[in-house]
Amino acid sequence: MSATYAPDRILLEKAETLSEALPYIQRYAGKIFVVKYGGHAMGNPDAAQDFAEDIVLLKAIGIHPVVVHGGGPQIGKMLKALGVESQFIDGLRVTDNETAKIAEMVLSGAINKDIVSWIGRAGGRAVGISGKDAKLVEVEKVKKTRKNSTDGQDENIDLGFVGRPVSVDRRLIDTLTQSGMIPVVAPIGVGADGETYNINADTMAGALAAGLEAARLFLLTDVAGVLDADKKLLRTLTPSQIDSLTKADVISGGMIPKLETCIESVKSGVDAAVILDGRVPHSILIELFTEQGAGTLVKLD
Ligand SMILES: Nc1ncnc2c1ncn2[C@@H]1O[C@H](COP(=O)(O)OP(=O)(O)O)[C@@H](O)[C@H]1O
Ligand SMILES: CC(=O)N[C@@H](CCC(=O)OP(=O)(O)O)C(=O)O
Repeated sequence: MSATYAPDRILLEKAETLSEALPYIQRYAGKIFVVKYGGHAMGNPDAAQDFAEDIVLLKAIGIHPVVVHGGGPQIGKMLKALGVESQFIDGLRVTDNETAKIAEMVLSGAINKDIVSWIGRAGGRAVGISGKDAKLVEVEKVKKTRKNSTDGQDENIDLGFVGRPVSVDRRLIDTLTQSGMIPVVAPIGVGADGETYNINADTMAGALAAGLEAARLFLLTDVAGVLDADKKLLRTLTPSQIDSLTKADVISGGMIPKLETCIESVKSGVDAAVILDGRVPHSILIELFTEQGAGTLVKLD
């Protein structure tokens, strides 16, 4: 009598997890995913290596990940060390000439190359670029106004070299992704005047997701997702729900530009935009390949 092979429970669960992922793998093959890795999320080296492994896994199963990174806290630290004052208006760093140079140095020089190394260590081939390379992202200067407290008139606020993406030339990204490379993009752009502009990294990721007709936009941050007034994770949100939660002050600070980016990208054709916890190991894989998902999914009303 021949013995029947009985795999142990853990092996069986692993096989079932892989099998559960099959329809998702088939659905996403050949699609572009833009993944934004925030400066707060990159603090933990183990989580950073897990993040890099997830990106390499996506590439290995035929998805084309494009990484956009932040680095706000790291820029802040460098400015402080150099004795340069810095302030934010509506979540955007006021960026004079000197600040723009330091931001570019920290983003393109240090952080970008760290991420390229992590992906390399995980077995992938990453290429570090910024929006300046091959004129990937052209910007115009952000214009902001606010009401003058004495006469109530609108007055202009000058944020300096802060850019708003106005066009994406996808040829460099397509060349890299089609040759098996993983682009890692720093949120720096070029103006029509040839000047260097600092771009909020969420905004940069949203502009790339729209310009590259991405299937998914993932914004990795340092919270579980969007939380309600009782600090419970909200699994899905629509633009009208976001509007009422913002008016009620439940959504505030850095979460506002993040959600605006999600709304704009789903309106412009990205299938889904998700806010994920970058501190949780493999949050990208949990979101993509399991039915319960992770984080907060933004979809149209
Ligand atoms: N309703 C909310 N749910 C979760 N986080 C929120 C909410 N409202 C405001 N936030 C804040 O938004 C922050 C994330 O934005 P930000 O600090 O800009 O992240 P990152 O550096 O990753 O881009 C959270 O750490 C949290 O303090
Ligand atoms: C114009 C502007 O504010 N640019 C941001 C760019 C980095 C960023 O957005 O990084 P996080 O995603 O880690 O916050 C800054 O200078 O901090």
